[in-house]
Amino acid sequence: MNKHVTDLKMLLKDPSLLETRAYVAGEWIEADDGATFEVTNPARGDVIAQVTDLGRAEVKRAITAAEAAMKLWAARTAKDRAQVMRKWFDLMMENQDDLGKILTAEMGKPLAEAKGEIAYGASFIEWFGEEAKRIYGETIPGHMPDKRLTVIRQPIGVVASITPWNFPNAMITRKCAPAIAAGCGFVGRPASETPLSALAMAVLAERAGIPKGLFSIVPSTKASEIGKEFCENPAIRKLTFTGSTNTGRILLRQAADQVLKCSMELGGNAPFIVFDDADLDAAVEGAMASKFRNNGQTCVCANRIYVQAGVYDAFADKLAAAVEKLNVGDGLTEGVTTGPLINEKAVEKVQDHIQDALDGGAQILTGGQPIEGLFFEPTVVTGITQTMKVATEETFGPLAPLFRFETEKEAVRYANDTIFGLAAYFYARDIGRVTRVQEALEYGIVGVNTGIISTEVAPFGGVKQSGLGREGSRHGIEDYLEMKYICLSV
Ligand SMILES: NC(=O)C1=CN([C@@H]2O[C@H](COP(=O)(O)OP(=O)(O)OC[C@H]3O[C@@H](n4cnc5c(N)ncnc54)[C@H](OP(=O)(O)O)[C@@H]3O)[C@@H](O)[C@H]2O)C=CC1
Ligand SMILES: O=C(O)[C@H](O)CS(=O)(=O)O
Repeated sequence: MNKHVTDLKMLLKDPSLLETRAYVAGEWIEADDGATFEVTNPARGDVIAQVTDLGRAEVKRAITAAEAAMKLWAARTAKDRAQVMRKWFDLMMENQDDLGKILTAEMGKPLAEAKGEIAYGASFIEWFGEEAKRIYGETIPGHMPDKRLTVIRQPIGVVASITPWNFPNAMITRKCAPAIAAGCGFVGRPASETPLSALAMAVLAERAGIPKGLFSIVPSTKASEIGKEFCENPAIRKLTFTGSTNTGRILLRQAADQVLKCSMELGGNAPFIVFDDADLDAAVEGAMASKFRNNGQTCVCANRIYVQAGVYDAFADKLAAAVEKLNVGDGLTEGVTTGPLINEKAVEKVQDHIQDALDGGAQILTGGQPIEGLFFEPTVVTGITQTMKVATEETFGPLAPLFRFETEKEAVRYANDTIFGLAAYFYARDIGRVTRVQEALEYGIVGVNTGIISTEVAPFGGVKQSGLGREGSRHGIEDYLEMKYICLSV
């Protein structure tokens, strides 16, 4: 065990949660070839773990085991499945502190945010454990006297999951919870930057009584290879992915060969509109929450901030003052509000967007500089226009670009001028304007006078090139079920 793993284990009440082996077919295994990969702490740059690096052969075994295990799991009553999931939820919450520390160590977000993600992630297990008991069928009045028609809903099959580094717990539970509640087997590949949270989740799944083989976590640096296994293995009937739109396109093309059912939670480019009748202090609070949560590394972060001319200067000054209160540092340090970015590529993307804006005549109001390592000053830039990169590309970092607009129609036109359509936000108090704008915005999620919209009880997902399907809510389980129409002749 290397020094840093020992260091991290020393922070945990239950060091056994820091697992570095893969969880395959109910066993903790090393790779067939013994391969491992390093996991680093983005705040300190040090290696915190060496994790098993699986190949396609081991993933095939996980898929085969899931196919076998799901037969017995789906045959159990919904109430029985729900009770096991409730136990898993309870264990996640009992271990919230340790799971939060592991998450902060591998991903960088401040501990308070990480613990919040654990609660958010666990809420999907709680929610879908309850929804398992509401997978209802239908009876339909027969079309002929001797026909009795029914519809039943059955688990779709083994589910393959690929998830990103920015929410290393919740993005997995948002997929595995409905899958397991529906009676499916599940094989999840976490992002190579952040496998430890997924493996800790598997430790607790085993303790909760999730049957051996039903749920596997397959860490690997061979993302493309594992993705191909998921798309080519006939036992896989569902692929669920959260990540960039570019990778989503690759997976959709690969999934076509087997006509694989896909859920895609992809990139965003969220507009955040402040009208002149907004409560400006509330709008600043909402912008801070939406823009700087997870250091701007979420797909629903405000990516473009449009401010009506009459309140532009006042809003800009208030926002800059709030941004300057952010405390950038190591997420394991008390009081830190803003951690590092995930990697060097992310830092370069923020710098590129800022430089591009400055080259176009924009001005930095606060921040704008890298600090050290992967840390970056929270930044506000004014004078942004629709021709700049930040208007069309997801920054995924602590940059708040302020655009000025004159009319409501102009704001809606700018906001909708993107290939993405995940989340949008606006602040206004005139009821006519609120009604018109919330209906005109082409997004799957609209926050009105709020900057935070994420909850397990509501359908999360985008339109246009932000994805396919919805996660969470009573709708979220549909993608893990197949509908069967039975026509009985009597
Ligand atoms: N919608 C969202 O919540 C997210 C959006 N993004 C957007 O994507 C941009 C890039 O971030 P990044 O993390 O690189 O996102 P990616 O889409 O590249 O990575 C997301 C996941 O997909 C895996 N992956 C990458 N390429 C393939 C492939 N060809 N086949 C199968 N799996 C693959 C990655 O593996 P590995 O990590 O090992 O490379 C990771 O687990 C961000 O700047 C942001 O704009 C990113 C994350 C989340
Ligand atoms: O992918 C993401 O960024 C998350 O879905 C954002 S949220 O669900 O935590 O809002």
